[in-house]
Order: sequence, then C-alpha cells, then structure tokens
Amino acid sequence: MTTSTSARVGSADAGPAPVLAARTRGLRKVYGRTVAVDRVDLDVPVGAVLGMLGPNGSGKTTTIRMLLGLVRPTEGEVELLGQALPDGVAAALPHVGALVEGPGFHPFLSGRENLRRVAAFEPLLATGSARQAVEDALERVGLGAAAHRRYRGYSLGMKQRLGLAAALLVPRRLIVLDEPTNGLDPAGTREVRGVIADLHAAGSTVVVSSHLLSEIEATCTHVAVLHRGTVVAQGGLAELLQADSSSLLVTTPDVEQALNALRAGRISARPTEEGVRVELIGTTAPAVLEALVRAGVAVHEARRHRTGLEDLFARLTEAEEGDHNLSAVDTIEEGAR
Ligand SMILES: Nc1ncnc2c1ncn2[C@@H]1O[C@H](COP(=O)(O)OP(=O)(O)OP(=O)(O)O)[C@@H](O)[C@H]1O
Repeated sequence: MTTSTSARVGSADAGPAPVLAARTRGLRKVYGRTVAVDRVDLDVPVGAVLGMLGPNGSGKTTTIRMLLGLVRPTEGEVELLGQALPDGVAAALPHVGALVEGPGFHPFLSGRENLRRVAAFEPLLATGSARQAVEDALERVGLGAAAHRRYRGYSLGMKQRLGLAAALLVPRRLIVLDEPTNGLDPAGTREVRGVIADLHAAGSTVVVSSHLLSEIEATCTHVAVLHRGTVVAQGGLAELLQADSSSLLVTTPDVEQALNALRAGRISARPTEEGVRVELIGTTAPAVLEALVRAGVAVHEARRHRTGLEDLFARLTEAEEGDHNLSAVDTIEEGAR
C-alpha cells in the first residue's frame, strides 16, 4: 500500500462547505426488542479523523449505516455534508467513500474486475479515467499483485483491502471506514493507518470505527466513545485525554519529604514505586510542583497520569465482559434505566 498524497479534496457541487461533515441528532435504531442505537448526537468536524470507539455490539456499525443512509433510523436526524437525509442522499453520497461490512463483491470475479464494476457506477469518475483509477486504488491498498485473482479466494484482509480500494476510487470529502483493520496483519494495519493519514493530509474528513483504543489513538484527531448504543464521550482526542487526567505522577527519591510537604498543604498524595502520585483535586499541577520545590524535594519528573479515555474505555470493556450472560436486549435496557 502506498501513501502518496492524492489531489486535495474539493468542495465542488454538494452545496456550500459545512462546518460539520456529518451530524446526527437524537439518532435511534430499534430492531425488534433490541435498541441498537439510542439518542446519539454525533458531530464530525470537517477535516477531522474521528474514531468511533466501542466494544462489540455497542452500535458502531448501525450508526455508520445510518450516517450513510443505508439504514433508516427509527427516530432522529442525520446530516451528511450539510444535506439532510434521506432527501439529500443523492447529492451527498458521490462525495462519500465507505468501507462497510459486506460490500457485495462478486465471488467469481477478480478483485480488479469487481473494482471496475464499482468504478462504472462512480458518478465522479469520467469514463476514460476509470481504468487508471482502479489500478491506482489497487496499488494504494497493496492489492496490485493479487488483483487478477478471484474474490472468492481472497483472505479477510484482502477483502478488506478491496473494500478500501472501492472507497478510494475518487478523492472524497468524507471517508467512512467500519473496522478497516479487521483481518489485517500488523503490516496491513500500519498500511491502513498510512492511508488514513494520507486522506487526512489531502483534506478528507475520515470516520473510522474500531473496538481498539490503540487503533484510535494512533490515527484519530477526534473520538466518540459508544457504549450500549449511546455516545458516552465525544470530542478532540487530546482534550478528552486531558480532561479526565486527575493525577500527577512525580518521580523523586525524596518520597517521605514529598508526602509530608503535600500533606501539610492538604494535597492528597500516596507513594508509588518511582515517587508519589498526587490527586489533582482542588489543586493544580503548578501548585503541587511549587509546594514540592519550596520544601526542597528533588523532582526528577512530573507527568499527568493518563486516565481519561483509557480508563473510560477499560471500564466499558470490563462491564461488557461481565455482562456475557445477558442478552443484548437486557444489556441495553439495563443501560437505559
Ligand atoms: N439487522 C439487525 N437486526 C437485529 N439486530 C441488529 C441488527 N444490526 C445490529 N443489531 C444489534 O444491534 C446492536 C448493535 O450492533 P452493531 O453491529 O451496530 O454494533 P457494533 O458496535 O458495530 O459491534 P461490532 O464491533 O461487533 O461490529 C447489537 O446488539 C446487534 O446485535
């Protein structure tokens, strides 16, 4: 997979450039007794790489399908590139590339032939340039050598790559990728990250879903955490990580002296292997450092303990694992109580 930068993405004919590439309000999807998505208000800023993070069954795929107009919401509104769905779908969709589960490739055609069929229905692709666009997309996702083989014989990773190639046939204003690294080996995962970084640099907005925090941290500028069908945290990745950082880890050889100085200042602290951990409740990092330095404590290093998203996501995942005996309906209804 190459990561060459494609042409910058224009804002041509899907109306004036919106501030949000996608927006949902009160989005809800109910399948029978299962509430798959509930009250989701999602903001995808233009130019962002937004990671949709959540454990299995948290509603990522359903939300993405509603964003793309593939599934009709039970309630709520979706705006895609400034166009309200479902009416605006025809205007918005040509500017949106998507990799979603089950892209419907023909099993007995080769990867290249499949992609040519997709290219034939691309409104933004001039007839004469379709063949070259297919070859470029195949190269970009590292499928050039396997392009002549039948789709039926592709591994999961190769199928993912072909789906990604279809999303990349023309420069898009918005690219939506549902679990794009699913089935890929570590090298393939790195390549997908490269493609996402490349799309971002070229001006596309990207929405990417994953159940792996590491994946989101490596690629995203923004994140929306989903749990049991609802968004429990959303915003800039850096701000989210920072906002919940409630402790400061201080590396020092003078542990006793540090604890005494902090306790004298009514600052909550406890010893760790490397020094002390200070809870930033009713105090700030500069105030803690000032108290330590004034007491003559040798501070070798001070860093915020990254709670935030990591802790939040761990809690969610643990809750999900503990709920294995419950059906999806029980789990969601319990969450809604
Ligand atoms: N077509 C459907 N019919 C019935 N239930 C569905 C359907 N699609 C999704 N669900 C249910 O909705 C809930 C959310 O599923 P969804 O696939 O959106 O989650 P997800 O976060 O994408 O999960 P995963 O990471 O496993 O793909 C699950 O309980 C799922 O079983």
